[in-house]
Amino acid sequence: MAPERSTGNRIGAEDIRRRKGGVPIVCLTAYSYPIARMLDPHVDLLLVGDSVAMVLHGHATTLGASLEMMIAHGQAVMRGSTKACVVVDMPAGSYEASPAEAVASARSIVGETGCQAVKLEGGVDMAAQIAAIVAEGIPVMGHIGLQPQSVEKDGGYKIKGRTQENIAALFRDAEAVEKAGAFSVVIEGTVATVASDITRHVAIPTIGIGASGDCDGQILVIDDMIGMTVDRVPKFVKEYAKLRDTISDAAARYAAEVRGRAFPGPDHVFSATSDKDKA
Ligand SMILES: Nc1nc(=O)c2c([nH]1)NC[C@@H]1CN(c3ccc(C(=O)N[C@@H](CCC(=O)O)C(=O)O)cc3)CN21
Ligand SMILES: CC(C)C(=O)C(=O)O
Ligand SMILES: [Mg+2]
Repeated sequence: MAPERSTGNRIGAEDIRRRKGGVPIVCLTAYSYPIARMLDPHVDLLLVGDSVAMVLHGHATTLGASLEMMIAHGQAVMRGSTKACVVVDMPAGSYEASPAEAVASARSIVGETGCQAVKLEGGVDMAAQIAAIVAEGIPVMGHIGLQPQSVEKDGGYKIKGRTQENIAALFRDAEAVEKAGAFSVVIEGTVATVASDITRHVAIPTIGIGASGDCDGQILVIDDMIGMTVDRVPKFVKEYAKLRDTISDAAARYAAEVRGRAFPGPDHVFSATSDKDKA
């Protein structure tokens, strides 16, 4: 069983499941202790996404994520979170081969981080993996539609739900994930009307990203949401801050003050007499 940390009021996977059709479920990714501290009071769910490989480590795709990387970031986020439901992404190569491999990886993630749930990409093709992990007592979040771990197979990040055949496949995936016992499902990069229809079709909450405002919740990559992403951001992103500019400005002013010997000034050095009075 998952050694779920009993911090009293933490939101669990079953609490998220019960919010189907209610007040939208607020989700963001988080990869670090300070960001978890800042986001935890405001969100229902924090996802330690395998997007960390791209966003923080500079890999070209999420295929650069490893189990060790996910566990290290999961531990950092858990140290900074007391309230949110923390979900950790299962990285590519840690679960697809068999239900036994999926269970071993999920147990490792939950055992080493204390997170509330894991997430994996796939529908009909990964239903056996989801069912096996759930049978171990570990809650699973599904992820259908655009699946970044399939970027090479798909030949890019292609929006889903644009053909009748694909729409039917998306419904089969959503049904399979629900039937396998997932407590919720991310729908990524999917035509809005299709994501809306799937939301009404399944009994578990849908969490949209580049999907529909009708989903039961929304998620964005934190670095995108605060304007920290240095590469092009996807169309579905809204930047609620421009931290790129704030950080560039700070670095430029620091550089100018060091070069001009304006920093450090008297307030930021120690004198023989007054050091113990200073912070
Ligand atoms: N910083 C960041 N934010 C993300 O949300 C994110 C990542 N990275 N990396 C992994 C995936 C990739 N994501 C993406 C990236 C690009 C599009 C995109 O621009 N797609 C084209 C698709 C064209 C089509 O098939 O219609 C588009 O024009 O929207 C979508 C999702 C979302 N994920
Ligand atoms: C954005 C989401 C759903 C994700 O899987 C990630 O950040 O890795
Ligand atoms: Mg992911």
